[in-house]
Amino acid sequence: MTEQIVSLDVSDVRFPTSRELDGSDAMNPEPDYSATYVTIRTSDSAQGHGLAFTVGRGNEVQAAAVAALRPLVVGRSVAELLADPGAFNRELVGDSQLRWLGPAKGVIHMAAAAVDNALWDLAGRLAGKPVWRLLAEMSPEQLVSLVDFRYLRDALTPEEALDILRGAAPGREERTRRLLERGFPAYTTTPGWLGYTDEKLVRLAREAVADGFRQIKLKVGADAEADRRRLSLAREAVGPDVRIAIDANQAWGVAEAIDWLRPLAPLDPYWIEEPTSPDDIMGHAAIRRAVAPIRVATGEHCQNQVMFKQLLQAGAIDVLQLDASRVAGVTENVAILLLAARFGVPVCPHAGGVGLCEMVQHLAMFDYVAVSGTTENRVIEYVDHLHEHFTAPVTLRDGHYLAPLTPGLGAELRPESVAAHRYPEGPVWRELP
Ligand SMILES: C[C@H](O)[C@@H](O)[C@@H](O)[C@H](O)C(=O)O
Repeated sequence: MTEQIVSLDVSDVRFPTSRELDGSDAMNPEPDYSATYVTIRTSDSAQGHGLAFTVGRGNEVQAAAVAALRPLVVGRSVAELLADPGAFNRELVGDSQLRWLGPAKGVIHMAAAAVDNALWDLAGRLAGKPVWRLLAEMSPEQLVSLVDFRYLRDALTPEEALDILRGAAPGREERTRRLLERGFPAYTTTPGWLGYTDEKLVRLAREAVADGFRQIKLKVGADAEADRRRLSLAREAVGPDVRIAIDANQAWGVAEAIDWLRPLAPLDPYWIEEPTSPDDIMGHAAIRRAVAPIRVATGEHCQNQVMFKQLLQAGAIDVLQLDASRVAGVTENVAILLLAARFGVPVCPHAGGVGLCEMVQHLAMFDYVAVSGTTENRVIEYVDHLHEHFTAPVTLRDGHYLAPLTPGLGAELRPESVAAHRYPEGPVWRELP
C-alpha cells in the first residue's frame, strides 16, 4: 500500500432539531444537533468519515479545531498510519503546539476524535469489515499496542490489559455468532425529553415497551415536582419491570443532587446520569454513597481516559457512559473499555446526538465480543433522531441494535444531507424563518 492521505475536508453541518423535536434537557434548552463532519481521502480515492457532535453555534469553534489538525494528516502514508494507529493517536493528542489548548480535553480533543474515527472508518472500509469486527479480530497484543499507558499504569498495566483480552479470546467466535443473531440490547431516550407533554411521554413510553425496550430514560433536573409527576406517570406506563433511568445533564450541586433524588427514590429510578459537574470525581462518589441503590452513571462529558481512570479508582460510578466523539476516538475508547473491564464496571455508551448511535454500537459490540465478554447490565442508548441522514443508519429489532455489516464506522452522512444542512449556506438554514 503506497497511497497517501491527500485531503481532509471539514464541513459545519447543523440540524435545526430544537424547532422540529423539542428534544430539550435541563442544560440544553435549544439543542440544535450539529456535526463537524470530517472526510479524509487517499490518493487511491478511498475515504474515511468521522464527526464531532456539537450543539448549534459550538460547531463553528469545533470545525476550526479540526482544520488545525490537517497538517498532521495530509501527505501521510496510509500504510504507516494503519500499521500503528496507537502511535498516530498519540501524535494527534500530543502535538506540541495544539496540546496547549488541552491537553487532551475539550474542543481540541474532540477534533482528535473526529480524525481518529475517520482513520478507523477508512481502516474498516479497506479491510471490508465493520469496525466492531475489525477490532474483535485483532490479537490481544495488537489491541494493547493501541493504548497509551503513560498515565494509566497505576490502574491498568499492559500485562493486565493482555490478561483481560486473552481471557476473553476463547469465546470470541461464539459471541460473534450470538451478536449477529440477536444484536445488542438498547434503551431509548425518545420518550423522556423535558419539552414533551405528559400525554406524549406516556404514549412514547408505552410504545417503547411495545417495541421491545426494557429500559427508557427521562430527563430531569428542571423542576422537582414535575420530575416526580413525570417519573410516576412513566412508571405506571411501563410497569415495575422495565428500567427507568433519569438524566440531570449536570443540573445540580452535590448536596442538591442528593436532596432532589430522595423523593424520586420510591419510584425506583435505575440510574441517575450526570447528576453534577462531569469533572467532580469526589462529588460523584459522595452522591453514589448517598443515593444507593440508585446507580450513578456518567461519561458523555468525561474528557479523557485519565478522568475515567479516576472515576473508577474513586468508586464514583456504577455505569460508564463512553462517547464516540468526546475522547480521542476509537483508539482512546479501547483504553477506556479495558479500564472498565479491569474495574468490573459495565459500559453503556452515550448516543444522544447526531451520528453517535451509528458509531458507539461498534464500541459496545467489540466490548462484548473481545473485552468484557458479556451484555449483562449493558445497554446502548438509542434516540430516534436524524438517522435518515446516514448512508448506513442503525437498525433496531425488538429493543436490540442489530450488528452492522457495512464496512467502516458508520459516520458517513449522505451527500444530499450535507449539502442541505451545511451552515449557514445550506437551503435548510436559508429557508428558516
Ligand atoms: C443535547 C443532547 O441531546 C443531550 O441531551 C443528550 O446527549 C443526552 O445527555 C443523552 O444522554 O442522550
